[in-house]
Amino acid sequence: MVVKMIKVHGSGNDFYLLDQTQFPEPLTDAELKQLAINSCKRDGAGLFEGADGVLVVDKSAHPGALGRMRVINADGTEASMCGNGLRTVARYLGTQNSTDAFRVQTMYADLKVQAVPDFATHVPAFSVEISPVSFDAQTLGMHANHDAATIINETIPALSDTLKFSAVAVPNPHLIAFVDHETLMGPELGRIGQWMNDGKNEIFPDGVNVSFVEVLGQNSIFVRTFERGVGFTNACGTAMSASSLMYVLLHQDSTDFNQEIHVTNPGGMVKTVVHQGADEEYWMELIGNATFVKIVTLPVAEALAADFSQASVTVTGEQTAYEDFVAALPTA
Ligand SMILES: N[C@@H](CCC[C@H](N)C(=O)O)C(=O)O
Repeated sequence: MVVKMIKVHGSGNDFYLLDQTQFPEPLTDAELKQLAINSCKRDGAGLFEGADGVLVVDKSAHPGALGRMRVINADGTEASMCGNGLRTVARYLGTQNSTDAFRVQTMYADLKVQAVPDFATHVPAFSVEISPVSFDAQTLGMHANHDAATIINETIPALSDTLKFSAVAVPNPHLIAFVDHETLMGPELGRIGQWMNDGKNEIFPDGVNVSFVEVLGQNSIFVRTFERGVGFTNACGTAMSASSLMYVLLHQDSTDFNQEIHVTNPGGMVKTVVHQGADEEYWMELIGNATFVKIVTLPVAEALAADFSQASVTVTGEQTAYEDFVAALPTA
């Protein structure tokens, strides 16, 4: 049996997109985990250049949802949500079903997605809903500051004497600190990210995505993320959405809800809009590229055995257009 996967990315956060409906019987969870671990390895050990994870697309039984997305991190763990990945899944399902606006089932919510004007020639873009939002320590799997119920712009002395963190689930867990440029680029993010995702620490035993955010100007931020189950990434869509939420909540003197925020990251840029609904709940729009880099086919049994020698590839040409788009972005 042959598997076809599409190499995709949003802001350079890259994935193999696997449509389970191509098989007579879907791959089992154990097979999906093995496929992700094998394919995502970097430095020539995985499938081509590897990836940050595998996006598993399947049918949805939910009325109104065109399909279902599951997210398997590079280390084989499953995440509840992936903002950059959802844009590419939205493009995939939208093209298949010839529609521009619909919902996609994810672990905790059926999220609204919509095609938007291309960011540049051959750089298609989508807007996706990021929700539900929670600050609750239990939802976050967080045990910090003597089991505080929430952490919003506070130090966590066990982590750092100086950095102020906010912990927010969107719904995957994020720890966010606003920092200066030196700290953004310095070693603290790696230290804290690795520690909080070592599977042994008592603060986030199930891990957490850690982001440092620099405010570049009004409604303009830069986000660098150490991802749970991945490590340093070019970009994390849910992290950029959670960071935008905290930017709005903590900078009410200079910004507000419903304003477009320009979010730069090591892999490119996205736009976000933070909303507050009628019941006071927060949700975000995440708007960015949904790039299909290449189509890869290989025998399933060999992929599961980490043998990629028979993989064949068809390049789409979109990556060159994306790189031109990024090269033309104004520098901060
Ligand atoms: N890159 C994703 C988030 C993927 C999940 C994350 N690693 C987790 O375990 O929560 C995004 O774009 O949101």
